[in-house]
Amino acid sequence: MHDQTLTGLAAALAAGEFSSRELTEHLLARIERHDGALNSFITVTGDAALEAADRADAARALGEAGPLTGLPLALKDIFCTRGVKTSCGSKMLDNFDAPYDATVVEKLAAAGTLSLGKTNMDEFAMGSSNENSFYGAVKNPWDLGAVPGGSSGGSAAAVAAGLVPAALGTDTGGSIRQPAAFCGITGLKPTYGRVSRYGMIAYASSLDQAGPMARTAEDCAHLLGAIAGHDLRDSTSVARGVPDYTEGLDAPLSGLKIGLPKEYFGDGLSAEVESAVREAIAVYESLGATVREVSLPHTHYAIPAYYVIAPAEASSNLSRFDGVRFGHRCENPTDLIDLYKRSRGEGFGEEVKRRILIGTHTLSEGFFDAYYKQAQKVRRLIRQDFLDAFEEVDVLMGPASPTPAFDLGANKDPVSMYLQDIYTIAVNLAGIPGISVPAGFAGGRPVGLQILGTHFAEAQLLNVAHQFQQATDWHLRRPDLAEETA
Ligand SMILES: NC(=O)C[C@H](N)C(=O)O
Repeated sequence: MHDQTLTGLAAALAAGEFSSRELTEHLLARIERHDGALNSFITVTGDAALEAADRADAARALGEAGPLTGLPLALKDIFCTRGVKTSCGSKMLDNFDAPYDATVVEKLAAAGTLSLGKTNMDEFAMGSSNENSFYGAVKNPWDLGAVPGGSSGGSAAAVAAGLVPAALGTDTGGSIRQPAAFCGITGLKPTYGRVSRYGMIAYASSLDQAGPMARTAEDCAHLLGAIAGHDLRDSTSVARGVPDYTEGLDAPLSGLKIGLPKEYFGDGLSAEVESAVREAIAVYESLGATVREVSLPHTHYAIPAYYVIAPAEASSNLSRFDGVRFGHRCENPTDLIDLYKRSRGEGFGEEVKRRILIGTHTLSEGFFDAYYKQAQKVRRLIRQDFLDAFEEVDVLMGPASPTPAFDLGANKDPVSMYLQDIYTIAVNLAGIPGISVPAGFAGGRPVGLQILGTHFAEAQLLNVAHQFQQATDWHLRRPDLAEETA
């Protein structure tokens, strides 16, 4: 059961091959057996999952099942879940049971899915390796000595290991696409505004976006259809109809114009990753697509601009965690200032503190014009680069990350960690959608092909990704989980 795609499981449930309860019990047993080594879950909600599975089975018996009824999923621990710990990977929220469900959580439940629990993540989604979690690092199921990527590393590892068929992640600068690439699964970051951010703990509000992580593009299409749409509770969600993302998956690709940004194939790209990506592009040529080089001339400025804008927004968003309104409170404060200082000092980890300091600095008087305002201007140029490229081609392709998953502990210096985000970050600054699909291996670790489209081109990206998955079998490969965890 655990090797099947979400779509395959939906068909098996509909055909009565097994019940949602049997599937849920099977996956909970796998989590029990393997997650000690992987650490991909912060909270497992087994009892609630089984109750929901029973409700789904009962609905099916009454002929009331929809396409997603009874399917188990996992949720990154950034999504508020009523009555269930919502920690955001932080000691600050270790004692926080959310009082309400995020819109996406509500929507997935309304579609009949059930949650097995909350997945591990870099604290407040700040990181590219999942090593910044208060709950410890997550391990890559392909190699327990490697990171799973971040910040949605728990979701990626859980799907890759077959603990759950799909999960939700969030992507502020690559947090869905890079862990999907590192773990050999498919991950889609939708257009900014496509999915409601209500109830998703804010990191950088102008960049954050939730999206599906699953084995296949087809599975992502089902999930995106369930979570997308306008929400009156999020003013940045866009009032635009949600198409059936599965409808166009089979459209042929002949005549598709692919652009390869030359800046995505330069210095720092691992030779093995490059050759896997070029082979994937050759597959597209064999499917009738044409390929040409394009330029995104401001790519070079994306990391500095992002690491000004994201910390600036984070410093503001995280001010609510002060031990009074939200979060960890220190013992025996002597006065209010002492309470703030020690609660925040004890509750936040090192990387989060670093970003709050950077953010407050770049927003402070005298520095605002030099950093924040400049970064916003650069952001505009980066967006224009993409819009210009999409005048010439339909989609852009390149690597999701310059290297395959690196070893745990290998990127201790924060700047070297930030540089990992070189191919993913500009996409968030521009607000466009992107997907990473499995496209081979480098040194035994998965490689992700990143496909980018213009605003609201999710259906096209899913079609382009799905056709690749019809022609290749990288997405069907599974890691061999070690015997001691098997
Ligand atoms: N949240 C993300 O998308 C990850 C990015 N590496 C960051 O640390 O900001």
